[in-house]
Amino acid sequence: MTSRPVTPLLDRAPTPAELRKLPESDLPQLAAELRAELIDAVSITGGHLGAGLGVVELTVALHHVFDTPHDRVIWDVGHQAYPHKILTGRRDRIRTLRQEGGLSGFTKRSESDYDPFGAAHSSTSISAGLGMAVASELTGVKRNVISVIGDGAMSAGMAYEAMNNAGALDARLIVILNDNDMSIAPPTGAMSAYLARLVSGPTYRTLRETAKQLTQRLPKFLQEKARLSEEYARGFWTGGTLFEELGFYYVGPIDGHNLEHLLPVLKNVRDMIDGPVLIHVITQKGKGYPPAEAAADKYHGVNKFDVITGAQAKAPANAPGYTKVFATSLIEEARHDERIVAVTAAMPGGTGLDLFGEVFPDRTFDVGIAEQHAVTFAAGLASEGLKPFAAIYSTFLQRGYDQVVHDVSIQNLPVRFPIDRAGLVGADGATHAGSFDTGFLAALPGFVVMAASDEAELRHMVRTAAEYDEGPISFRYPRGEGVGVEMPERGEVLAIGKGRIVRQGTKVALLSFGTRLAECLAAAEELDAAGLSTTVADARFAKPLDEDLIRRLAREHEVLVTVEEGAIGGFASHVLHFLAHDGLLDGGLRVRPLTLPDVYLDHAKPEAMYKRAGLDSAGIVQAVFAALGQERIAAPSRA
Ligand SMILES: Cc1ncc(C[n+]2csc(CCOP(=O)(O)OP(=O)(O)O)c2C)c(N)n1
Ligand SMILES: CC(=O)[C@@H](O)[C@H](O)COP(=O)(O)O
Ligand SMILES: [Mg+2]
Repeated sequence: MTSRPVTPLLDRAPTPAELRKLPESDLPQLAAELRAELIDAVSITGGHLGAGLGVVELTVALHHVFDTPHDRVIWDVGHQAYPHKILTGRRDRIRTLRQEGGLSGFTKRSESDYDPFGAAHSSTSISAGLGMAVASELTGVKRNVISVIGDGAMSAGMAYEAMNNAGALDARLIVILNDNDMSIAPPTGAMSAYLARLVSGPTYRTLRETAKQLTQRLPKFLQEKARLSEEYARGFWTGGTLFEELGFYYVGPIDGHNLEHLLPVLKNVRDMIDGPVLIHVITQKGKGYPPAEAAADKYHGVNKFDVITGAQAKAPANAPGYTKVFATSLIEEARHDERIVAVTAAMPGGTGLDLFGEVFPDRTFDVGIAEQHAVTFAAGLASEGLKPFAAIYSTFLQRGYDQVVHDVSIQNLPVRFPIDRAGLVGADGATHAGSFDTGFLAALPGFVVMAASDEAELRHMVRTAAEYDEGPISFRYPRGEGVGVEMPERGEVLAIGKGRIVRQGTKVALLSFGTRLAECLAAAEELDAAGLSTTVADARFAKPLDEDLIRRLAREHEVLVTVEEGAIGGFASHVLHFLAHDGLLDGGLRVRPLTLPDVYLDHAKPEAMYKRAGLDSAGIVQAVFAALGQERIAAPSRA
């Protein structure tokens, strides 16, 4: 256990108002102390580290130059906002990060006035900032609005929609492009190459550097003239950057770790601009912590770690059990079928497609943070007879839903959707929960929607999806480890629309969709012990439903409970619709649909969240007794 860092300056700056009282000459030391505090805190909590390390100086400069929280600072994604939280009155709680009842791992309006906009899904900051900038003009409440967006987040279409609009509105908006040449993985795409060119043009930089130095040293009334000469210099050497073509005044690239560069530029921009400006800062993800700087992923997401050695408590949980099973199963199927290709939206490690890409580099596509494009790109691949697996987390697939409907489903193109992080994900909280995919996919005509109940079932579903070519098909599985069932060498092809009975009883039927099956089996033991003979079935499909199985369960039992790791409007809704439609509710069958509650659940450990949601074995047992109108009989103590 290392002792807490000694931070005399940071101790004097619990809020930005105090920070702004410090002389600029103190700020490099303050930044060093802030970095030490960040490393120490995250070594205890785990979470996102690399991105925050890269913006320590930028965070100090922003809160020193701008009058926060009156001036708005919006952090894109928000995973880099831990230094921001430490400086904005939350240092005392920073070691509660991502824990039940503790600070969120992203910015959150309800958490602090210094968080003007919630984040976690990327590329929203310019849109939100533009809204605030326009509101400032319309309401006459003058304020600076600063959107800080990373180079990775700049690969998403939404960022361009926002810049396109900002340039047209000529709104007074400051965009800071935090360019560390990293997404979660090394960045992909032409934008990344373009930024690299912008950064590396020596002539351009020297000339611009000179012009900029000139601007900074002149009294204000002369700055405009210098700015024009700088404009000329820039235009002459580059014909304008992409950002200028969109109506932004471009400043940079500047060293995002050098407060002597950051402070004057931010002050100039604060005092000079009257329209949209983009400041291009160059930073290093993982800056100032050698284990992070040396790591391939720059310690993007870490578990608890030893500050001295950087050794993490266990392998970073970004390729949990189900993910590995998916990846190895897909590799197996791709060996048998060369039409199989894989698409990720900037999440190769999280989806396991980095493993697939090692074996099939020419059949793996990382399209950047661009889920909308990923879906329609996959549809294009399928339209020409390939078998695309578009592996996108449940929560991030929400961003490409219209493309799923319009480009895949209506055209009935056989795109395969491996949906990782289905259900509750724990520390990332409500923004990352995979709550809605069953609902929004099973609503689509012709879509095949599956959920794996364990890792063997996942392997079967990968094979089934590989063989199924009649139209779009999805299969969902949770973040984390499997249940340890025996794994088949290769998956079997499942009969589409067929579930399975896992345990036979006579009075109560538990119909599970997904990995709650294990809790259902535990509940069944308890119910049996209380004299309620219980059947457990694994639905496997939310669409098409196994109507014969459901009819049988309804006719042969008094109570039917459905259980799923998803919101209302998913599996249970389809079962209830079928039961009602088939008249199976007319005979007094007692039905209880167990879903996630109709609220956003804050971050905690997944098992605690499922307990709170009533989706653990105790909750299932409770629901059965309630359905029978019986007080729950205290389960006999297990011998
Ligand atoms: C819509 C969406 N897709 C994917 C992600 C997962 N994700 C979180 S951070 C990140 C990389 C962001 O890169 P960048 O903006 O450059 O920030 P950096 O981590 O480099 O500071 C990704 C892909 C996300 N948060 N939102
Ligand atoms: C910030 C972000 O959106 C990603 O880093 C996300 O937290 C990854 O989630 P997993 O850790 O489940 O891969
Ligand atoms: Mg980056």
